[in-house]
Amino acid sequence: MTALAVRGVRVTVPASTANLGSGFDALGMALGVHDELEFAVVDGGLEVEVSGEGASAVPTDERHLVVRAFRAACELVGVEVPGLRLTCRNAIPHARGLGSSAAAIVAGVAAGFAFAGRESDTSALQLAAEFEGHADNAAAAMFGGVAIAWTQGDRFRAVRVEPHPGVTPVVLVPAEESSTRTTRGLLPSKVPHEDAAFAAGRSALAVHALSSDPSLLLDALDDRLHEPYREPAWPATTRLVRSLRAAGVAAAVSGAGPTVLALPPDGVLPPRVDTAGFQARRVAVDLGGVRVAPLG
Ligand SMILES: Nc1ncnc2c1ncn2[C@@H]1O[C@H](COP(=O)(O)OP(=O)(O)OP(=O)(O)O)[C@@H](O)[C@H]1O
Ligand SMILES: N[C@@H](CCO)C(=O)O
Repeated sequence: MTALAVRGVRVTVPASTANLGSGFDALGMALGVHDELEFAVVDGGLEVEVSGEGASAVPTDERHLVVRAFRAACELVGVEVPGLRLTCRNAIPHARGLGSSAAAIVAGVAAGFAFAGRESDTSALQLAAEFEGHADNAAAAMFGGVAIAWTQGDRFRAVRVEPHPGVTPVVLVPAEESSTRTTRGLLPSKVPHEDAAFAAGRSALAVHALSSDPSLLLDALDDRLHEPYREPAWPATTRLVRSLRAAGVAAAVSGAGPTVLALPPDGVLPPRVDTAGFQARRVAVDLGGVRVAPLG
């Protein structure tokens, strides 16, 4: 067993938007909306306090996602925590396509690593991605900026790409939720080769557009790989993506939806696009990813 490096940590973890069009399970970008969590070692037991998003819905016992990820991380790095007091102040909306589950997992993993005196690294990403099932959101939440994620056998890998300052996101968040697990169930096991080729070109272009030339974002965010199949789950989201794109605004479904991600120049949407039913919010790109500080 490793000795505890600290007795408590404060963790700040960003939301993220995944896929960015055709980069299904491969591209993510961290966003400037953050959950704040405190992990304090206590003599025994588990105490979980949650405020903000999801407070009335998430369990406050061993089933809590942050607790599960934290415990798995502690086991991996070899630290034993006798008891835990966890405080979560959540700002990331749940089940809206803004990476709330990845943020919760990354926060738990980062805290577990910090208790062993370690920073989040490739083994932390591996654990977080195993929990989430894919690494696009998790890599973005862990390392900030734009993430390119891929798998090598059963290993999850990712690199961080610096976003261009002209990438200015607006998220359009509807009131209703949509579960990622449910809409992954709508995806086919095979797609036409033509659509795969379309996705390869678009997702490669997305990396260039996000890092070097935002004027190419409209083409880059076009998708045939997941959005058409998931449309029955969120028809209003699909309509809004189409209206924005018809008005020349780069837009895609954020993650598994139902939030819409728009990347208009200067973060300003044309007033003629009807966004009724969605709360539009301009957000920064988070550049640093998860942050961990000792509890004072
Ligand atoms: N901060 C959190 N604390 C505890 N559980 C959470 C937290 N955030 C998310 N969850 C759990 O994860 C579920 C949402 O996960 P889901 O993968 O469906 O959506 P998402 O992560 O918000 O969106 P997406 O994966 O499309 O970006 C919530 O309903 C809740 O059960
Ligand atoms: N790539 C994932 C992101 C949401 O978790 C999906 O679209 O299902």
